[in-house]
Amino acid sequence: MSFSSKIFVRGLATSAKQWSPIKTVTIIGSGLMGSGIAQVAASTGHKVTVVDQTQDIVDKASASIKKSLSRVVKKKFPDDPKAQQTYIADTMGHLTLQTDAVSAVKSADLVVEAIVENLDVKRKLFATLDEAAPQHTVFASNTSSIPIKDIAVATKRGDRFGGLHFFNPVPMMKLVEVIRIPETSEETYNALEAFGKAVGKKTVQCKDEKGFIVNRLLVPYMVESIRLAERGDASTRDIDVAMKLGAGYPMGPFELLDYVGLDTIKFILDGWHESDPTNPLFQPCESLNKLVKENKFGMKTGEGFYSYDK
Ligand SMILES: CCCCCCCCCCCCC[C@H](O)CC(=O)SCCNC(=O)CCNC(=O)[C@H](O)C(C)(C)COP(=O)(O)OP(=O)(O)OC[C@H]1O[C@@H](n2cnc3c(N)ncnc32)[C@H](O)[C@@H]1OP(=O)(O)O
Ligand SMILES: NC(=O)c1ccc[n+]([C@@H]2O[C@H](COP(=O)([O-])OP(=O)(O)OC[C@H]3O[C@@H](n4cnc5c(N)ncnc54)[C@H](O)[C@@H]3O)[C@@H](O)[C@H]2O)c1
Repeated sequence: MSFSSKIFVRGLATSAKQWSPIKTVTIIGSGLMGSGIAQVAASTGHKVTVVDQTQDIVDKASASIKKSLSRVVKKKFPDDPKAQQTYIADTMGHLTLQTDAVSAVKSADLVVEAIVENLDVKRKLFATLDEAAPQHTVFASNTSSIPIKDIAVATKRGDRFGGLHFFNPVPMMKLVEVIRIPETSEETYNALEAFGKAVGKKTVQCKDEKGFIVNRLLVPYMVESIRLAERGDASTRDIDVAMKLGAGYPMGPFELLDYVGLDTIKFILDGWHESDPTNPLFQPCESLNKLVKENKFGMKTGEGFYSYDK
């Protein structure tokens, strides 16, 4: 690392070569992932602002974060209710939840986008934030499947843009994939990687290719799982049991699909089908499309491949 990049300057970066550790984070999207990323960032001392579309949605996110924290502290501070409450209060004290994205980025060192898996919506958001955020602010997308470069083109800060792909549920999964595009500066990449580690994750680096690492390998597995069930070779339940007991997975493929969200899964598969229409892996799935058409998105709506107590 060059001498200049070793100089940490508090506040605004004074030149393209210098960067400060990320302290203030804005997360756009407070759903499954945004709320989880907010939780781990706030519980590791970062100042976090979370944004979503309505007050009702952010209120629900706040409740979801508190519920998750109550599960975490039972393991972190067994038989110590005071420490449990202090940890929850400290974490929530680092969190602000609101509905105005523009004001939320005014003092951000990092903006992490975790909104709907739709390229046009992501581009529109980042174009707006690019005008509002300070010059030093780094942008990152938590997208599952969209090339980061295709999102970054909506901004004028390709050198300060990357991908931070967290895994669901964020408080439990130890990995974050850090993705750079050709324009990503060394300082930006280092800041993103340092942030991933600062929130307690193991970071891996990968190119900005379809599915990064994990999802690229999950797709064949999950696609073939659905095809296997659609062919009637085995039931969804038996496929899940088989993969948990036979392959040691914590969840079977259908449990995981419901856990991730069938709406998100469909966004991912449709996007890859559009970009690579002849690839047999990315052909539309009848059972998936039927469930999504019926607004059965899995755990988040109470019904997907399985039914859940809401
Ligand atoms: C044709 C269509 C094909 C599809 C094509 C496209 C596919 C594209 C690729 C897939 C989608 C990609 C999505 C994304 O980009 C990438 C991902 O995120 S993939 C998902 C990765 N995650 C997993 O694989 C999760 C696997 N599951 C687990 O690790 C565990 O099951 C679990 C979720 C950790 C739950 O643990 P369990 O032991 O199983 O069960 P419990 O629920 O009892 O939990 C035990 C214990 O853990 C703590 N805990 C669990 N959840 C939370 C939480 N959310 N917050 C806090 N703490 C939690 C807690 O202490 C629990 O104890 P308890 O509280 O229950 O006493
Ligand atoms: N679900 C997973 O397992 C998972 C894992 C890793 C990455 N991802 C990716 O993370 C992103 C979010 O996925 P999710 O599962 O959290 O989705 P989600 O549907 O749970 O949450 C998305 C949130 O974004 C909000 N939103 C949509 N448009 C917005 C806008 N313009 N401004 C502000 N908020 C907006 C929605 O109101 C919603 O609350 C997607 O890109 C997805 O591919 C998902």
